[in-house]
Amino acid sequence: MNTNTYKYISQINSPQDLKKYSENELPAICEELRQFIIDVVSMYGGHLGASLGTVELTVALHYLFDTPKDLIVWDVGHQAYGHKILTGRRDSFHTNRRYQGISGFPKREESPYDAFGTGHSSTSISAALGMAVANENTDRYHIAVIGDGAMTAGMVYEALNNAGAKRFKHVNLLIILNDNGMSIDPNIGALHEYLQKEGAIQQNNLFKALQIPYIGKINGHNLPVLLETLRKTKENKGVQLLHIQTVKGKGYHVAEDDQVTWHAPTTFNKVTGKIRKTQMTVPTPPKYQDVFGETLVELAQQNLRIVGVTPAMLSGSSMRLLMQTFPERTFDVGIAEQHAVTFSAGLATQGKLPFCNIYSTFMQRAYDQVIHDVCVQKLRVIFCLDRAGLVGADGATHHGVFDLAYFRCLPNMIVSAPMNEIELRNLLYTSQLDIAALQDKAFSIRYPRGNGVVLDWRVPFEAVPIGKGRQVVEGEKIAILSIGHIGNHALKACSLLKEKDIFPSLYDMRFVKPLDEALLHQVFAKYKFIFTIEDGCLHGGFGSAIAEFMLDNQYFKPLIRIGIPDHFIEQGEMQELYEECGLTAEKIAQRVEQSYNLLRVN
Ligand SMILES: Cc1ncc(C[n+]2csc(CCOP(=O)(O)OP(=O)(O)O)c2C)c(N)n1
Ligand SMILES: CC(=O)[C@@H](O)[C@H](O)COP(=O)(O)O
Ligand SMILES: [Mg+2]
Repeated sequence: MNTNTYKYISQINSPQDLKKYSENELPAICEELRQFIIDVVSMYGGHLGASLGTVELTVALHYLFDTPKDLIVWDVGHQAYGHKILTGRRDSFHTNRRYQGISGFPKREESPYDAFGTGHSSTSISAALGMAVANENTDRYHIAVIGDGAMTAGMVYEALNNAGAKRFKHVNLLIILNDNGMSIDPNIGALHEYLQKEGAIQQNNLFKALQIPYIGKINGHNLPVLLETLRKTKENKGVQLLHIQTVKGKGYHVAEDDQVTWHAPTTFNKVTGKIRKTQMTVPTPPKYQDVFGETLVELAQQNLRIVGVTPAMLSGSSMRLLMQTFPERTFDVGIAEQHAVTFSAGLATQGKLPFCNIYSTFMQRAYDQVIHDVCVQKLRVIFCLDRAGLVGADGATHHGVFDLAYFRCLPNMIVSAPMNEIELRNLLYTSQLDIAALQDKAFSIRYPRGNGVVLDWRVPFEAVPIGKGRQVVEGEKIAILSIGHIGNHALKACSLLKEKDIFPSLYDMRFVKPLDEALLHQVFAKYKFIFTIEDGCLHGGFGSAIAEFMLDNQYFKPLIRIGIPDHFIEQGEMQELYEECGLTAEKIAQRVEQSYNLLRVN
């Protein structure tokens, strides 16, 4: 990317370079930084709105503080593009979120300026407080930049409770509350309502009540005011909170006007502000999210016990459709996964049927709530685990690859994954049926980000027998057992192998818990070689479940498990990541062919 047209940005390779400019030149630098972010994101996509909203803050912080000696923790980290560009990553910024490029979030191993790795929200105050306590007897500053959306999570209040205690009075921690009134969707809840009311904040200040000095609210785009206020906070030291008001998408009118769409656009024409849509020459199957959203509305129309719960992912999960149809039965609880689960549990105790939709990666946060508040108490909560499997550009923090492992070990939990949209629809339908197999059980349904494989998916509902798999391809010698959407790669692998006169059977197991043991007995009795395919972690997931079955039943067959290896997979196009993990149809076919050749030799 040629940066020569950028008079200032092209000369700034570190915050030390930024400090060479006079304060009068900072607005021009902000303007360039904003244009540079728009330029690059328009070509490659990314988290635009939040990063445009923090341009002035980013410049002010790096201008006044001595980074990386002073530590900045960016909550979520999706607003840190300006920070990346000013801290030596201008020339690699075009690789943002791309395979083998820089991460879309701060990452410790990427730069000494990235004091803490983020991606999941609401960790910044805890992390920065830890740093500040560790550096108590030094002159270092510690800054947590946190959005109003991230402020809705419980962890924030655990951190504030700790930070406000007298014991930490002399610890150097500046919390900057970046309030733009938005989460991904408009922010909701009592805290949001409170933050909107200037008078209430001044008279009855929540942070002061927790013994944390409060400064604000100030205009976070007014550089002189921002600089002056930050200078004062430097003098005050101690734990303090600065409340700034900003606009998500600031400086790019389309992004300001439609903040939800521009939270994380794909590529767009920066002049017209038109987001590029891939022109399809053939009809495309729907996204799993659309199938989920539409089906939930359909089911809710028939079953009045159904309610929907989402922790701040109303648009991403398509629960927006339920909200539009049944607002009184839909609950966006803010970024609050733990609460979402226990709130659902509470609803279930009173006879409601909560469909609690949480991205697989964010469900990690609510694990104890799933065990203690749902499974131990034998409550019927339907967990819809969206973004299960690899997610692409968001990378290591966001891949949903652990859920099969972390859910299948729980008593009173049914673990399922549809291979296509019709299966998703039928599993959603089945999960709310009043049948004995579902009594006292939570039901999880995992499905990936993006498109499925079936065009005509609006078919009449059919109940799925609990714990029953199905044969998809009939073959010989080799059996491939798959779970979920990734089974389509195995299906394609079977077609590729056919051309080589290799005919494996393919089974879509549909459930990891309960396992279809009757089917597995048949499989282990019949085939010489067994493969398992999953887009979840290899340790403890679906393949492990099959290995346990094999051992418990004393079958001694070669078993090859294909899935996500035991390291964190970074960002990239899905195809690139599948390649890396050996999960493309071609790679699966190669592995099966190798085994087949072994069989021939022996
Ligand atoms: C634990 C967790 N839940 C959900 C998300 C998804 N998410 C990413 S950004 C975001 C909105 C954050 O709002 P805010 O902190 O106010 O930042 P803004 O985008 O407004 O700048 C959400 C819900 C996440 N990253 N982490
Ligand atoms: C930063 C963050 O956590 C979200 O913005 C996330 O990137 C959304 O992912 P989807 O685009 O898959 O909804
Ligand atoms: Mg916000």
